[in-house]
Amino acid sequence: MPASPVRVAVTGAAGQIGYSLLFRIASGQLLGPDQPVILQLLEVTPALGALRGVVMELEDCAFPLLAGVTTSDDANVAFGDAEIALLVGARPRSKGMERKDLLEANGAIFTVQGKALSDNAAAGIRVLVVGNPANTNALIAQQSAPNIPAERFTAMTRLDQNRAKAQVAGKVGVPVTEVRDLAIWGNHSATQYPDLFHATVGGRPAMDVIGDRTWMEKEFIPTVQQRGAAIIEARGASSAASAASAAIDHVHDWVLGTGDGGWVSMAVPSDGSYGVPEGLISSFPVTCAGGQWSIVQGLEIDEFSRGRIDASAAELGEERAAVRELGLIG
Ligand SMILES: NC(=O)C1=CN([C@@H]2O[C@H](COP(=O)(O)OP(=O)(O)OC[C@H]3O[C@@H](n4cnc5c(N)ncnc54)[C@H](O)[C@@H]3O)[C@@H](O)[C@H]2O)C=CC1
Ligand SMILES: O=C([O-])CC(=O)C(=O)O
Repeated sequence: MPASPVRVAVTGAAGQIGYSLLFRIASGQLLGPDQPVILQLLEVTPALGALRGVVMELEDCAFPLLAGVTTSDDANVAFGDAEIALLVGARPRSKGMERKDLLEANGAIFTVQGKALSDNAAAGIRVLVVGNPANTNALIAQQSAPNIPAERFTAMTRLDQNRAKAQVAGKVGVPVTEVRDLAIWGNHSATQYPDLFHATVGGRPAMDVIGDRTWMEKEFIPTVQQRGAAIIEARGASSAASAASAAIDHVHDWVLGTGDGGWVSMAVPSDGSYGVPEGLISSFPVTCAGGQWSIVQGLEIDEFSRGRIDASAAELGEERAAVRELGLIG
């Protein structure tokens, strides 16, 4: 018997990321080739016309797994009985803006959506926040959702991980599949720390294979940290297809498990692991099984990594204080 469809809510569905994401969800890349889905799409009222066009295109793909599509400008409707929510809708950063500038502009969206999820989503709801500043938006939504377990709110740093893997693979001339256990720590921002000290390339310590600490410090880390800005500079718009791809990877692995694929990076509520203050939604290396994530424990953190992880956690702490001051969280 075919599985019953899973309701997947997507906000900002008529936006750039939405335009890549929806087709991949509907084709089975999010939840696997045997799992039908119903897409529940949320947009602001003025974008509903454009969203109608996207829905027409979804219909025209005749995806066998797409069991239905609904659209709404009301979060209470869009999140009804949803088991997965991808919170993409937010104002993107434009040239010269830092993510902090977006806190106020986008924060208010996530109080409303957190409450709507809490009131309307299915008991098993899992939430990925993509809209920036993603970590702190996830915190705001979580704090506005008293009926949802805190650990169901996550934010996306998988794009950073994928970018970092691609940089390493390119540097040493191996396929990306050879690069494993590459963790992103902290905030999805310019303070994030892509950590090569625990990564492996072809089963060997990545730093031994790369053999160039200066490259790691002076090229690799800044390139990954600034990749979003570099794409905005080059494209005149922020990353969209790669962000959608990373969102698929994040939810796929969370729901279906990381198996023997090694660690992945997810921003999850800190339990104080590695000295990251409890409650901050910070990126860690995690593994997933049975629909649950767990932070990889017992890693040795040297002084270099310590400083980087602390700096990004400090930025997250400042963002939390700022949204508290704005009254967006208690
Ligand atoms: N975490 C990550 O790695 C990444 C995050 N992003 C972020 O993702 C977000 C979306 O990016 P794009 O799709 O390129 O932007 P976009 O501007 O093309 O689309 C955003 C859509 O969200 C909609 N929207 C705005 N407020 C909404 C609300 N309250 N409810 C529902 N929909 C709403 C807009 O109407 C628009 O259609 C931005 O915040 C961007 O910075 C982008 C790339 C990577
Ligand atoms: O940098 C931005 O504003 C968009 C983004 O989050 C990314 O590409 O990583």
